[in-house]
Amino acid sequence: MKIQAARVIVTCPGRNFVTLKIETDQGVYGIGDATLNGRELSVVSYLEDHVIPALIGKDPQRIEDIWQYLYRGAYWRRGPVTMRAIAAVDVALWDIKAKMAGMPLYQLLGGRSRDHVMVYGHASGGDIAETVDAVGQYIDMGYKAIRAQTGIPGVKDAYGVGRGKLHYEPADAALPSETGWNTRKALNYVPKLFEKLRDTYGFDHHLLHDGHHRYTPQEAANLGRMLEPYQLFWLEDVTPAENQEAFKLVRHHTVTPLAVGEIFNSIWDAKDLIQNQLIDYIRTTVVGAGGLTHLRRIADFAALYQIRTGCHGATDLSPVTMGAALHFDTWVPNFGIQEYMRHSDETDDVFPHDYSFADGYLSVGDTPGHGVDIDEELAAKHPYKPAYLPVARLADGTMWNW
Ligand SMILES: O=C(O)[C@@H](O)[C@@H](O)[C@H](O)[C@H](O)CO
Ligand SMILES: [Mg+2]
Repeated sequence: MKIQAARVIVTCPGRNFVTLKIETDQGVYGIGDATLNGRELSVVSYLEDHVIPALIGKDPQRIEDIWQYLYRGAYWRRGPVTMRAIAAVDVALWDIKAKMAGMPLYQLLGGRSRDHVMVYGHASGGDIAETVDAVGQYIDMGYKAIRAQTGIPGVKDAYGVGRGKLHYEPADAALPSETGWNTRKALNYVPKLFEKLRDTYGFDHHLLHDGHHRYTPQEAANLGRMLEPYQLFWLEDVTPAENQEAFKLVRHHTVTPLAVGEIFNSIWDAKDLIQNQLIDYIRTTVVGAGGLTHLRRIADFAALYQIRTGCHGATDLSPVTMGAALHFDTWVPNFGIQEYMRHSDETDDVFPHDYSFADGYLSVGDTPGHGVDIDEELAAKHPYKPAYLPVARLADGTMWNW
């Protein structure tokens, strides 16, 4: 069996997606996601100029060998661009293998570990009152777990406040929008949100919050402590994680569970956090870290330390990543939760898929492969549109972490 052709499809049904399609000499094809929000075309070039020429003629059944070839063979290891390109190839090859076997992908990974996958949705509002209402709407839709983010009075466009009801889409302009940040105001306001949420809805639902890399380790520890009475499912990205040791201080001072990893691209970004048990959930997902082949190594390593998975699932990860992640979630023994930011109808039309939501859970279907396809004709009607993530500045103009 041979890879006969491979091509990259760029489409913007409301937001940009980069998709790799690999075709074999046996008529079976596979699809992989290669989207890197705000830097999409760099992965297109990596695939078209450097990866696809080396794939033609290779045996698509040799998933592991091709992974090693692309990882070791580049010499320049890791990084978001390289690892997303590898992920796209890897997921397309798993798709092909599962289609050839006539099985849904989770069967090849080891079969079902659960009936369905608990997801969390994104509730947000301009202030506490609006956010409390938004959480109520998610509860009414059946969600068991809800992330709550609020606008902060006096802070311009604080992180995580959606523009639509169900969609939160931060990549909003052809050049980065400028937003504001104020840690003092956030530390004063965010705990009040969770106090109000628990007063209003009780303690039956899981609540989550994303710090989006804004706090120093000491401030993060303080926030974690203040949130303890409200029993969060997790506090995410509460401080930047380039320095994995930074989490020691946070961990030492709070029992609020910690999640991190959506911007990690290999096990090396998480190794110290995992083996020192500094986190509770690892957020890395399929497209972020070299595909299923690498992600399951991270998950197995995390399992040794009772750390569970919580795959990133924002709208910048295409339905192809969502489909592959759901097969992974259906199998992985140390599953924690799956993020589920709903795609727009336009996006769902371009990527027909067989996963579905009911009562707070997502379930995969039994279509052979990962169950997500791309309608190329429709995709061609939505040309690429430059869109960047915002940047953030403090009140005095200092650049901060968005
Ligand atoms: O937890 C999350 O989903 C976020 O942190 C994302 O919204 C993140 O900002 C985007 O994926 C960036 O592309
Ligand atoms: Mg996040």
